[in-house]
Amino acid sequence: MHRLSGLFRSTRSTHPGQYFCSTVAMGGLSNLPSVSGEHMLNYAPGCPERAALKKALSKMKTECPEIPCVIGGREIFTGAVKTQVMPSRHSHAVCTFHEANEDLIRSAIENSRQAKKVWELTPFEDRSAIFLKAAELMALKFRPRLCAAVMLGTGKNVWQAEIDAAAEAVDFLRFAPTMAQEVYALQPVAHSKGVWNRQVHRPLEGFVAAISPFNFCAIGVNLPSTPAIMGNVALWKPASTSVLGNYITFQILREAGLPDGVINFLPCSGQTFGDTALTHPDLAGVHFTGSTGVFHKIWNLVSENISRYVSYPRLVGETGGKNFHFVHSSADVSNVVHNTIRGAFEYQGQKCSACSRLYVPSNLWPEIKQKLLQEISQIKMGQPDTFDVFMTAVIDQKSYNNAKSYIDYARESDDYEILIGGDCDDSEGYFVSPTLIETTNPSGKLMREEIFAPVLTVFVYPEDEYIETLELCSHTSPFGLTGAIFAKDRYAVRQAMLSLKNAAGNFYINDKCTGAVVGEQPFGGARKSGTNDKAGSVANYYRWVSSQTIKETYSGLEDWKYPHMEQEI
Ligand SMILES: NC(=O)c1ccc[n+]([C@@H]2O[C@H](COP(=O)([O-])OP(=O)(O)OC[C@H]3O[C@@H](n4cnc5c(N)ncnc54)[C@H](O)[C@@H]3O)[C@@H](O)[C@H]2O)c1
Ligand SMILES: N[C@@H](CCC=O)C(=O)O
Repeated sequence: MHRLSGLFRSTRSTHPGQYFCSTVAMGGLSNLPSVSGEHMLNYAPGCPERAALKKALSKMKTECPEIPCVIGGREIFTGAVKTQVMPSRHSHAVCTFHEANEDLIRSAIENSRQAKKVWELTPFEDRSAIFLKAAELMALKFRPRLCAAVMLGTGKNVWQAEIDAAAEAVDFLRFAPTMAQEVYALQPVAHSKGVWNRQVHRPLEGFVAAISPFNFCAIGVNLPSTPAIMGNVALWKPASTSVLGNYITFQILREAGLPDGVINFLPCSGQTFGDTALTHPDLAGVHFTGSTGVFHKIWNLVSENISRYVSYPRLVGETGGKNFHFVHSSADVSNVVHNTIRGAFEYQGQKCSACSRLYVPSNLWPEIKQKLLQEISQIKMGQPDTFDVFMTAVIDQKSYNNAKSYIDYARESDDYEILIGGDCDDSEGYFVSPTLIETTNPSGKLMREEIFAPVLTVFVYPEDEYIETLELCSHTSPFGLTGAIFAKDRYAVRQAMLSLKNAAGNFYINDKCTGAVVGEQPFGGARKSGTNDKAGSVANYYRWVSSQTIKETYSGLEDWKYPHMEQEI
């Protein structure tokens, strides 16, 4: 059942713990290799990485793999088959996958329980080696295949695929041991004479439910992996529109030596997974990334069932955003325009961090408007495997309908004027053109709600109402994920940092509000954007342990009485 434990069984140990105790005693602490962010490839014409990716794309276009549920290393083809299609060509299936039902989810929980007995005793060095190896496999052997899967399967152009499926996914795995080690290094700072105080950072009791969104393959693999490196077991429920890429990353972890059952892979409907896994007494935590609405459901479900659980489940959720670029009258116009196009329209606006509100002072608007219109008109949309496209299609029909409904609303309302874009066509793929809308109502629907599509709304504020408009920006939407200030004036930058303090968990100065890098900009927001446990940072790893404090004393008590008790004062 267990590849790693198979190795250990040669010791003829009847209980895995007996073996591991002796393994730990053999070891001592090793230094981890120093790590840095994965270098991005540029896919220039004629270079080897471009040729390798093209080959992987061609091969993948002729395939439609059948993806099973995987529990304890066993592949289970349930017969409840769903299809993942190319967003930009919905007649083309990239894979089919078999969905888990309630019984299978329950048996995955039982399997996790067994796997945990061995995994939580596995030395940190071994857990780290698996993650470091997975990072190398992803960066080298599997890079073209994984990039091809997210390009075709989730509609990313080559640059966006490289950012997600190569750099960010590799970084999550490669930095994991270093971050975990920082958690283990958290120890008491004082020891009384003759005493040793220490903290053991235990994995949680039970299993972690990892529920991932469609938009980042890297987030998918990170959600079960972060708890796993801390010695936990996880059930991974991927989004139905990104199963192919997620399954490849799961296979990479297995090839790197992740023991069977540490992560069980369970494509299924959110409702089925929620009702079964999230109400189970052994639920130790939920590691979620997705929409605010779904996270509310999860939170409510857990609180309704709170008396059932062995422990209070950790709820870690990174959710939606209504991210902004705020321009001060001292800003560099060209920098504003280029960053805003990237921030709003890269990956069709489907990053949780995507810019979807723009505040521009009246004195700069004529120039910024003219440049934005000129540049947006040059954006090329098309199929993701043609290397010159900037945008492709949004993920599915639901997302397309949602984006279209906001554009239609803007068309019909006197508060809005569509300056460019607004074209929607779902005949071949779910295409929504890059859309810039001007509003006279800074508190309207398009300034408040997450759209998750290439729709950017701009409000032009009187240039002498900078501070008032910062306050307005801070309180317009319920979210608090990302935001950026563009200004050369340092007092204006400082003012924005103060006024927008709670409006963004990731705040940028003269840079776009997307593109946080693991190890460089820990990611996450508060308010209705999530629990702000900062993906890719030590803070997040700390959520997946339950610390035990140990005090050991080396000299016993010689008497129970306090000093001088016999003497009257
Ligand atoms: N803050 C962040 O770090 C971050 C990062 C990426 C995406 N997001 C957000 O994710 C959303 C887009 O992704 P999505 O469309 O896949 O999100 P989603 O909320 O629709 O789905 C996320 C996951 O939840 C599952 N799910 C749905 N209903 C469920 C239920 N009742 N119980 C349990 N699980 C359920 C889905 O199947 C999927 O796996 C956007 O709102 C975006 O802002 C946030
Ligand atoms: N690291 C990414 C996360 C996007 C979420 O969907 C960014 O910062 O843009």
